Amino acid sequence: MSNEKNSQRLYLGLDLSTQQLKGIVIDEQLQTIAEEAISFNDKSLLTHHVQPNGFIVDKDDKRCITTPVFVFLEAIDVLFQKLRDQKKFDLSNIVGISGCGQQHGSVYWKTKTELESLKNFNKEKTLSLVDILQSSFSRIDCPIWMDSSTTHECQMIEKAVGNAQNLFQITGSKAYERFTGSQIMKVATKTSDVYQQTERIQLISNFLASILLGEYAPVDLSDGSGMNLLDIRQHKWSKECLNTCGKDLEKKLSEKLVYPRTALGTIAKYFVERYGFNSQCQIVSCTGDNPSSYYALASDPKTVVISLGTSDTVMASIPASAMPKEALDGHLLVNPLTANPESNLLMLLLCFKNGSLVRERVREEIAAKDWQAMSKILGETTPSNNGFIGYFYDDHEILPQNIQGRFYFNKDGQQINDLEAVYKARAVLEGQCLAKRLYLQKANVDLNNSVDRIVVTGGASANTDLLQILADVFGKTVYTALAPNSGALGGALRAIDVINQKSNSTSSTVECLVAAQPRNEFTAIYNEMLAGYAKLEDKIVKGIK
Ligand SMILES: Nc1ncnc2c1ncn2[C@@H]1O[C@H](COP(=O)(O)OP(=O)(O)O)[C@@H](O)[C@H]1O
Ligand SMILES: O=C(CO)[C@@H](O)[C@H](O)COP(=O)(O)O
Repeated sequence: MSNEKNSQRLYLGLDLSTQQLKGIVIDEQLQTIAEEAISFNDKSLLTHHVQPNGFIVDKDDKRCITTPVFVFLEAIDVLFQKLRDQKKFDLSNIVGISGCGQQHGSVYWKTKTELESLKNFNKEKTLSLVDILQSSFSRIDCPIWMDSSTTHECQMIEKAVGNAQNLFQITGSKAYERFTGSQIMKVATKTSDVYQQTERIQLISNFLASILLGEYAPVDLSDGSGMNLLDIRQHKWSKECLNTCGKDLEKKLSEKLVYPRTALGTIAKYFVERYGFNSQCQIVSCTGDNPSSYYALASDPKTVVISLGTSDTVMASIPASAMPKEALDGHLLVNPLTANPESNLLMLLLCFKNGSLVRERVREEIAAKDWQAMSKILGETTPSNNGFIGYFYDDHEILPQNIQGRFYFNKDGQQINDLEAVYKARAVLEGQCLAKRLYLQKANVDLNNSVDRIVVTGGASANTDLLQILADVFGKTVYTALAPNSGALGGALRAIDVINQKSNSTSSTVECLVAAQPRNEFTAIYNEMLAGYAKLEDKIVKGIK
């Protein structure tokens, strides 16, 4: 290893998302040194793999969706092995780690005894995290954000605070099935023995930080905003919501809440012994994947970030003083850009459940073997698709809430049974882009005056057709980030910022490539199409006859 390599100060960002664990290592000049990803369905790497996409859909109740905690643990070990084996850098040069996790998912600890043994690790070096933490959990299957089985619990939470409106005013969201509060209530009521045995409930993000630290890490305020349990303007737990969801819940969640840029301590000895990390390597609090991406890519509050991952999300900043009185279809979170006790800024999050997996399914249905083949098929139609519109809610959708099924319409607004392959290809992409603009509009985000730029990230941001349609639908230039893995990048940047006590290194990292320019004639067509799209969506929600 050269001297230059030895003196490097490096930062690791992690993203424990729906289908994989990703890691990025950057230096102080924000250059990428190494990247790695471990897919939860990779049979060649993981004993605890899950087919086909890394999560389990319950065979009796398809709304119940979980991932075994051992998948996460094994992926962490394998990712570190892979990063070490790449030999691109020395793991002892990593001075800080932070990361993020898919939002809302929850992990149930029975005891912290084995977790804390990671801190003073002096056992067999061949023991893995799964071996060590085998008996640490009161429940192995972690409910994840795709779960939509808690409609009843959602009604109970809204009722307990009066109504959906009141819940929105406290927590920034109406009750949503995937939000952790209703998930915890379900565990507490349906499996009270499991709930009683549970010492600590964590989000995926503070679970990740806990593993790295070898002790329970507190909940992060931006990610904690996705639980229906937090008062997003007071930056405190809402006692009313906690009491509704479970007995002694504050104790099980930890009283302490932290901002996304909080130094938590040094890395557990397990990682020093096993992978050669530096014992002084700092762990910085982890947050949700969406706030983390927003931290990485929003150079200022006038940036809208669109993430095209398993879910599609849209993020924007809203001053707390402008928080709407009427409950939104969407969520308001503690904004990671300005997260501090005086912060007057919230982050709007719109989450569409039917993102990449639907695009993949449609690709298969139209017999396109890859994205290029789909692009070719798209070339056979033109913007607005001869009037054919599609709504692809293969899974219970979030926006609009809890709708499932496919709905196709012709240019006269009549519902039809199916679409020809050429029209289906365009309908899925146009429909998804129109929905994003529609819901931003519904949340009163003024695209003309409050938005300077749109930055797109996530796996599907590699799809230039999708980027072009987004640019045309929004009538704005759409930028892609140089690092598509912006959740992990946000982690590495927070580590840099905290360790070097910088206010925010974001703006220098964006370094965007201009990806797609809007084409005026098509933007005009989409402006018109949006009204029709909204009307038909309304019809679907009300139940078409
Ligand atoms: N060129 C492409 N066009 C469209 N989608 C793509 C392309 N490349 C990757 N994807 C999609 O990206 C998804 C993964 O995105 P990612 O942001 O890594 O997801 P997550 O963080 O939820 O695990 C895959 O499901 C895949 O469908
Ligand atoms: O539920 C939400 C946001 O509210 C999802 O966006 C999850 O945070 C999962 O993210 P991806 O794995 O799809 O990136």
